[in-house]
Order: sequence, then C-alpha cells, then structure tokens
Amino acid sequence: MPWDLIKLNDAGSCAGTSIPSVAYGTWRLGSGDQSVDYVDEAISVGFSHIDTAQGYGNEAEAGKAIRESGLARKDIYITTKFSNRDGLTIEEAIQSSLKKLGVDYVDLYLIHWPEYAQPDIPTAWAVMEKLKAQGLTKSIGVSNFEIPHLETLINSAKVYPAANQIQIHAYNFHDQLPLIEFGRKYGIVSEGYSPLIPITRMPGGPIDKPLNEISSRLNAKPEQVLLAWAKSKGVVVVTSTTKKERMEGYIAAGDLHLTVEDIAAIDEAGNQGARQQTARTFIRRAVFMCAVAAIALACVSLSMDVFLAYKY
Ligand SMILES: NC(=O)C1=CN([C@@H]2O[C@H](COP(=O)(O)OP(=O)(O)OC[C@H]3O[C@@H](n4cnc5c(N)ncnc54)[C@H](O)[C@@H]3O)[C@@H](O)[C@H]2O)C=CC1
Ligand SMILES: O=CCc1c[nH]c2ccccc12
Repeated sequence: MPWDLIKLNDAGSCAGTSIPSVAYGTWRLGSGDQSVDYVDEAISVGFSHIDTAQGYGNEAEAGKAIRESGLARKDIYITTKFSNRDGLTIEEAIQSSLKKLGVDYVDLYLIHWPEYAQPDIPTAWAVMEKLKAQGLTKSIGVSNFEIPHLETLINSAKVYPAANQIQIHAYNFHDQLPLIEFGRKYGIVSEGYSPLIPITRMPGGPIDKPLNEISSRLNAKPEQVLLAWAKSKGVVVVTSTTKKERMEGYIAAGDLHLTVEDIAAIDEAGNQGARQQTARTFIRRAVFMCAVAAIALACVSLSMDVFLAYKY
C-alpha cells in the first residue's frame, strides 16, 4: 500500500483532517535558497506533508517552496511547531509562523517540547485550543510529550491532541510502545521522527543483518526498509534528506511490502540492540561508581596518613 492518509481524532469535526503518513522534515536544512530547493524537490517527488518548526529557521523557505509548487493550499499538509524562542507567546508565534509560511492556516500546530508549555501544560493547551477554534490551525498536537505530560494535558483538555511527534526507530520502538499505545487510547496519532537512526547514528548493531538481508531480497535500500518498517507500525513517518535520489526512494518505500517475518526480524534485532544498550549503560555506570568509590577511599586513606603523620 502506498503512503496513505491517517485519520485524526478531530476528523469528524468540520475543521478536522487526515494526515499524510509520511512527512518531509526541514530541520537542519538551513535557510536560504538552497533549502527552498530541497523542499521544492521533496514536493516534486511526491511529498505532500512538510514538517517544519519555529526553531528550524526556515519556515519562510518552506512557504516559498510550497508556493512555487503551484499546489492548491488544500493539497499540501503543513505542520509547524511552537518552540518558545524569540520571546514570543504561543499566539504571537503562530502569527509569525503563518506570516513566514505565507498561509492563513497550518494543518497541524505542535508544542515542540513539554518544557515550552508555559506557565504550565493546561494553560498552554487552552491557548492551543483557542488557535484551533480561530481556524489558525486545523489540528493541534504536541511533540516529545511522555505519558505523564499527556495525562496532565488530557485532564484539563477540551480538545485532545491530534498527534504526538516523538522519536521512533527500530532500536527504541520497544521503549516507546507504551507511549504510542497510551496515545492510541485517546485517539492521539504518534508521529515518528528520526526513523533512520539505526543506520545514521547507530550503525553496526544487530539490525544490520536482517536489514541487509531484507534490502537485498527486495532490491531496496536499507533506508527504504526502515521507513517501510516504521510505516507498518501505523505511525506518521517524519524523515528528511537533501538528496533527490533518496527523496524518491523514501516515497517509493511506501510501496515496499515487508512480510510479517521481516517486521518481526527487525523488531527482534531492535530489542536485542536496546538490551545491549541498557547493559552497556549499566556497566558504564557501575565502572563510574567504582571509580568514584576508589577515589573516595584513596582520599580517606590519604587524609588518615596526613592526620597520623601530624599526630605522631
Ligand atoms: N519534534 C522533534 O523534536 C524532532 C522532529 N524532527 C523532524 O523529523 C525530521 C527528520 O529527522 P532526521 O533525524 O533527519 O530523520 P532521519 O532518521 O530520517 O534521518 C535523515 C538523514 O538520514 C540520511 N540518510 C538516509 N539514508 C541514509 C543511509 N543509507 N546512510 C546514511 N545516511 C542516510 C539522510 O540523508 C538524512 O541526512 C526533521 O527534519 C524534523 O522535521 C527531527 C528531530 C526532532
Ligand atoms: O526538532 C528537532 C530538534 C529540535 C528540538 N527542539 C528544537 C528547537 C529548535 C531547533 C531544533 C529543535
């Protein structure tokens, strides 16, 4: 099945929407003409969902590329995020984002981190609800929220978040599953960013073997298999690249068919990698504690020597 749409929990309301299940992210693209070109290319190869943020410094470039695409506003899905930068309130920040993007509404507006929900989550969320009611954004959501943050929010919310954008990849999926399932209970769609971490930041781990086997069998690139794996988890996949060939590969990954066994093999290798990581962290902490204890002992022994030397 190609990259499809996922219904949001506000889909029944007049302003409600569905969200394209793959997004092209603009973090680290920089600003200036080159980033306009990257977003242009992403749209030209088939991305219809652009994920940006106040903090990425390139909303204006994303907006320019969207205009240059010639697509009707309704045919492009724009997510941006409140980053609590530039000293702007949430209301001021969305106005600034809309101006930079050159649109009169965004499709999804997220609080980028729980820490940005000031003075507290219920108060900040009430403002988000107001923005939705005013039509400045079709849907509202959060990012990097954990279960306690969502509980706090839900306890006071009139409108539940439509989405929670969090890091999801094969090495952390097991740890993120309770959060994803908690979201599901309240109709909150999880969006997974940095799905390619197993090859970009953690190469050489247990996933490499099944990934290479599956890629060879399907005549696909490893990054395509990782995106197809993330898609199989029912989350919105938020990815990026500056290379046009890779952009095309990402879109084509929506048609990749992974078997139940392929998905299970990546799941298992991901869990194994996570267990190895936990063991490494434990050993590192134990070594650190031993070193601290040894230094403390040496200090005590030295003080005793000094004390005895003075006394006798
Ligand atoms: N809400 C949040 O706090 C965050 C949101 N994001 C969003 O997610 C988007 C994607 O985040 P990324 O971490 O960039 O995601 P990603 O995991 O998709 O990594 C993308 C990078 O992987 C590279 N890549 C692809 N195939 C590769 C291969 N075979 N070997 C080596 N490198 C390869 C790409 O060229 C690109 O540089 C961001 O642009 C942003 O929109 C990202 C981080 C945090
Ligand atoms: O979203 C990607 C990383 C990130 C998280 N918070 C901020 C704020 C400003 C720029 C990037 C980010």
